[in-house]
Amino acid sequence: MHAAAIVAAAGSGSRLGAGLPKALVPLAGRPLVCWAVDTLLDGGVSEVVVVVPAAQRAEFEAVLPRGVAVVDGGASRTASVRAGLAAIGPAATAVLVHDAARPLTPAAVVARVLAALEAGTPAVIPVLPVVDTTVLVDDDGLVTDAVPRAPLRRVQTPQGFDRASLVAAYAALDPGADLTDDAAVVRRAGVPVSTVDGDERCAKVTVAHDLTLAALALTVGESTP
Ligand SMILES: Nc1ccn([C@@H]2O[C@H](COP(=O)(O)OP(=O)(O)OP(=O)(O)O)[C@@H](O)[C@H]2O)c(=O)n1
Ligand SMILES: C[C@](O)(CO)[C@H](O)COP(=O)(O)O
Repeated sequence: MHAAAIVAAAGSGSRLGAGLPKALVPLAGRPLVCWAVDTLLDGGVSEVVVVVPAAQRAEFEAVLPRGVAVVDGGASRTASVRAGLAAIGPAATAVLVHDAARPLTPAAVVARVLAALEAGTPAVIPVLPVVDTTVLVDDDGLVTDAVPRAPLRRVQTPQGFDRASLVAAYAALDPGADLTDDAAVVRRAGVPVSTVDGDERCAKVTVAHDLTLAALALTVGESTP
């Protein structure tokens, strides 16, 4: 199996509010996007396409390793992944889609996703259980119901796909559609999505505290095997 990866790095990071694209924000001196690319290569991916904000393409090219393809992203994550998909070379039979915003993802998670694809799964995502009590609230903030949490899962990346299934699902998707992840894109096309164990270290950097936690994890020597 030849696996390519798309790194979605074209977001602005408005909730982080760092004043530069989130994927360029440094963690221990290295941009988040570089951590994400390294994890994918360490986990067994052979080819990486990084999707970046068009206006900052030069800044990304300056920090990314040679051999990594760089393409301009779109206004939504879905549009950015679509652009990345179009830039993957002909050899790839499987595609992983990963957030640049998950810098400390262990290579073992990448390997679990690749192993599921190797075993013939058309689509696979890493997930974790929900650990908090989960409720529904109305427009006034009043709790209307508690949601049984046993079947709930938090969805992480990298998400893995049989290339033909992912390409067909994106081709069938409305050009303006904006779904929260790629598993939703293939499910809409009728592709079953399997799960493997995620990892707390795959946590997404969304707000400033997440960056603090990631830096702290490195300081105390948490590795990412
Ligand atoms: N138009 C977009 C929007 C998001 N992403 C990427 O999708 C991943 C997950 O998105 P999120 O964490 O929501 O990033 P942002 O959209 O940058 O964050 P915010 O919503 O706070 O602006 C990120 O790696 C981000 O760079 C992308 O490639 N293209
Ligand atoms: C793709 C993702 O990281 C899976 O959890 C997530 O859906 C991205 O969501 P966001 O709304 O772009 O933060």
